[in-house]
Amino acid sequence: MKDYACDRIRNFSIIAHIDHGKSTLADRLLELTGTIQTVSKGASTQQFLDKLKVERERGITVKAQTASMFHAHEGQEYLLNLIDTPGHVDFSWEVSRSMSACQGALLLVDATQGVQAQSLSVFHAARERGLTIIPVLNKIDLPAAQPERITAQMEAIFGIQPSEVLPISAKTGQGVRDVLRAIVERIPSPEGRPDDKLKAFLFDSSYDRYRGVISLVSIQSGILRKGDRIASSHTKKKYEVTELGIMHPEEVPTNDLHSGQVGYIACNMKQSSEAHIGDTLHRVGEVIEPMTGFQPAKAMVFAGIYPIDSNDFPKLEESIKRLTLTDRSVTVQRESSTALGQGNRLGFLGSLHMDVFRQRLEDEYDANVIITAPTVPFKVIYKDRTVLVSNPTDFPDVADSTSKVREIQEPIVKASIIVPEVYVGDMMELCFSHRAEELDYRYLDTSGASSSRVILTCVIPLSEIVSDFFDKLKSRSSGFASFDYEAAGYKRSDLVKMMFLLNNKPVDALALIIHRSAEQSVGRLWAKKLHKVIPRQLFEVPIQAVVGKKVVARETLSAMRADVTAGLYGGHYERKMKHLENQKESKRKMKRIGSVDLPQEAFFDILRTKRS
Ligand SMILES: Nc1nc2c(ncn2[C@@H]2O[C@H](COP(=O)(O)OP(=O)(O)OP(=O)(O)O)[C@@H](O)[C@H]2O)c(=O)[nH]1
Repeated sequence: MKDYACDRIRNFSIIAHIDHGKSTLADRLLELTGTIQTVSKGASTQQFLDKLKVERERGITVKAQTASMFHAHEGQEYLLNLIDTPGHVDFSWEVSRSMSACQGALLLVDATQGVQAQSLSVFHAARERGLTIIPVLNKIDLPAAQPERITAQMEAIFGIQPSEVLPISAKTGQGVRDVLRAIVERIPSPEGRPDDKLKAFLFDSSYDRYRGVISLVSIQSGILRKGDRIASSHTKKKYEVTELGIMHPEEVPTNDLHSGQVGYIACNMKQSSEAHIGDTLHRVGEVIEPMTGFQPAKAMVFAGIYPIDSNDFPKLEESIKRLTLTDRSVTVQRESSTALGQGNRLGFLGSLHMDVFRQRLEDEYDANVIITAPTVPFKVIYKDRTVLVSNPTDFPDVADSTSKVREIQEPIVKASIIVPEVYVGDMMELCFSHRAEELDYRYLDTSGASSSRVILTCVIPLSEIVSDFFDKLKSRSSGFASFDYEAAGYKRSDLVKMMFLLNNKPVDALALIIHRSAEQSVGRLWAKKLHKVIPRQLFEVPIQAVVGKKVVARETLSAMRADVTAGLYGGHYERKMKHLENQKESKRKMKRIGSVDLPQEAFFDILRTKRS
């Protein structure tokens, strides 16, 4: 590794809106540099860097992957370190941490779709970090590609010179060699100080059953060798480096890592919480100034996760624990509910993050889970203190006149939507129906054609966009709208807790925090849903939606006939016994809310239908 001094190293990432072709381009780069063999072409071609099953199914990258490659350019051998970044709004934290190990970024824009919401946000993130940006126009092989028009758009939006834009097809490989050339020629080499004390910046980590925590580091100065005794600036804990190397693209052990290089280390770290993202590792006994770290990712969407069969709780909890080892941004806390029994309350970066996690849980651990309605962290301000509440059960009853609550605030975000002009009306309506304010828009193209695209910005409560906003946005724009948001603080809001009563008993797992203006519509909708999924009981069951003491909606579930075995004719004793046996078994899985028996599956149905 010592042959690769800083001037022969380029650290870069590929940034793009979702589906614009990052993984495909990464694969081509790995192939062209001989890092991986050409994978079979055709429909079954599988991207190398997208590793998780859920990523492949959904076609999104969830966890950033890093790969080093060697590339000869004008008689010199270069070490190119690619840091793959995820492309969804929920993962912007991962985007930012991957960028911190780079000096440059390939900004990939789809030549058929043009600049989209996340193209803008990742561009700004890269610019803020002072990265050199290489604009790349992808998918020029497609008949629908409009290279001139999109290049003009990139010039208008990003101020990029058209002559700098590299037109390519990551699929066919056309133009990709020029990308390699540009990486070497345009991106500055890292500023390493090989003779200084060791400073290794920890930017990612994963967990290996045998070796413990594997950390990805970027060496800012000095040299890291196998056997070195190192310490964490953050935790002050000491370790010995048992293995280190580069990702090529799998782990390839080396003897050392030099200033400017990027690689992995194993050092007997047992707990993944010890690997603090943004930490600076140094040699034991040396005093260094740590690098500026990151703000830890803040969970913004919370939901309770429960097993369908309460007996499965230990298994589910174990699965959740194992999954959170690979996804450190998920926060976990135990909670219990009278309706659903033992469970965990998890915090996610956003709603897609939550969906991805649930799917991974189901895929990898075969776990059937009930997820409660997502909530965001609300601020409840009392006279003498402020409490963050992310569980509806803990939300105070503000409708109560004796309430000591002074004010409730909710998190708001600044949202941007990029959409063809014809959908602007629909998008505005959608935003207004979700309590958007400060709505504004401007044209992105100067052409004035009817297909001109518009960027719409607004300030909108986070709680309004965590459940089905994205789906609505997509369906009401025929899939053309793209969406991104950034946190914009907190705002006072008129929120209330809605409870659902079955036979006058509240069901805690179904509590919701909603805006007062929506209490009628939400109350009615949910009461109807409950009526549909709750099995009839031996007596009449009133279903009520209440806010404070006020009933805002009501449905009545009529009683069923008393004798459940009446339909079975006499004499068939075995059959009758079997039926009773079955009943007993399903009773076991029933939850008793007051006097009402509810199968756990009913919650699954209620909460699932709620999200659609
Ligand atoms: N025709 C054509 N299709 C391409 C090209 N590049 C990528 N694609 C296709 O576009 C789709 C998305 O490509 P990906 O590489 O998965 O996109 P991505 O940006 O990595 O997506 P995320 O990781 O989900 O953000 C895939 O179906 C690719 O086969 C290209 O140059 N031409």
